[in-house]
Amino acid sequence: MNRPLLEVRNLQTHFLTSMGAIRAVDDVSFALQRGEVLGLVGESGSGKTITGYSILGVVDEPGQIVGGEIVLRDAEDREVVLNHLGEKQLRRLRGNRIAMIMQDPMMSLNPSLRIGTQLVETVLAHRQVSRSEAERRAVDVMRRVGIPDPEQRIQAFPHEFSGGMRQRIAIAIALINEPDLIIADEPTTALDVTTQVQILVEVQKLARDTGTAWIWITHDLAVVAGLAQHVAVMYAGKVVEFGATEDLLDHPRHPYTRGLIASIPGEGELASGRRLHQIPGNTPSLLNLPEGCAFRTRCDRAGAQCDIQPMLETSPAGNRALRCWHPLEGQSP
Ligand SMILES: Nc1ncnc2c1ncn2[C@@H]1O[C@H](COP(=O)(O)OP(=O)(O)OP(=O)(O)O)[C@@H](O)[C@H]1O
Repeated sequence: MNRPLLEVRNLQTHFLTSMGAIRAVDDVSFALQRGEVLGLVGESGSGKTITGYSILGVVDEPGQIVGGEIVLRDAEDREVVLNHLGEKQLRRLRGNRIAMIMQDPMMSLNPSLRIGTQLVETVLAHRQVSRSEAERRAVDVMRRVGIPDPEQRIQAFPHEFSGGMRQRIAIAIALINEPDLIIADEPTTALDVTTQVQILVEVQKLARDTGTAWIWITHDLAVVAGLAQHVAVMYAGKVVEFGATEDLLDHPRHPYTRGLIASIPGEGELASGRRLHQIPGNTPSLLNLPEGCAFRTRCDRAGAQCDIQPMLETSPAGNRALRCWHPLEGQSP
């Protein structure tokens, strides 16, 4: 097997506030192969976005990467450690080898510029091609993300598109330079279900066709079920379970993963309006978290040992990882 495109090793990103350190990302590790989609899943505040920002090098003050390594490899297997690069080098990578799609597409679109101009400028900033070649690429990528009539629509401004179409344009801007990696932060969450499903189907196809790897951030396990090959489940700044999507959904071993799965609406709940299972309790404050497993206060399997922080244990084949003293039955990690 090829060495991974991206390896995040023991990443720690903390916000050093006057109240103390907020450990937003605390010992996060995972790997991603070229062309693969990884779902990064967890409740609000679990550290998913800050993990994405850390990879891109855009964590705001007082946030800081205080430990670990983020390794990116190129096609010739050369490594760069992203968190050792300066801002100038990182800027060269962003929009080129790594791109991000935000939940709100207007964060990546300039409201006063035509869509075509924004796409063309993204190409010209990183590729030495003619303007007419950049325009050809712009029309082509618009078509690939499912925007009808791209030759005409390229002249329009962002406000002339619906929310779903704007999000497709944000995806087009991320894709246009054929990056190695796209980090997508809940890009479909604000859209209606039909548009959400259409975009997820398009992205599945794009991921297959382009060789770009994706990290798809979401609080909703159902979103990644048909999209991602692997899933990393985060809780309170830590990855608590990692595995191949089907295996993880069919055989969750962490009680938190089981809780997330139970809160996915099935057809029965949707039809009857029956209340969904909710994980009892609230997510803990990340400010000066006490020692031990952060989920223990909400966990029906917690015991005395859980006062000590469990390590993330990886299976010998490397395809499953788990951070729990009292996991559910299944193959050992
Ligand atoms: N600018 C900031 N200053 C201080 N703390 C911050 C800042 N940004 C994020 N955090 C902390 O980092 C934690 C993780 O935030 P993050 O945005 O990564 O969560 P998330 O899992 O992406 O949640 P959501 O789904 O709500 O976006 C937050 O709970 C918060 O405590």
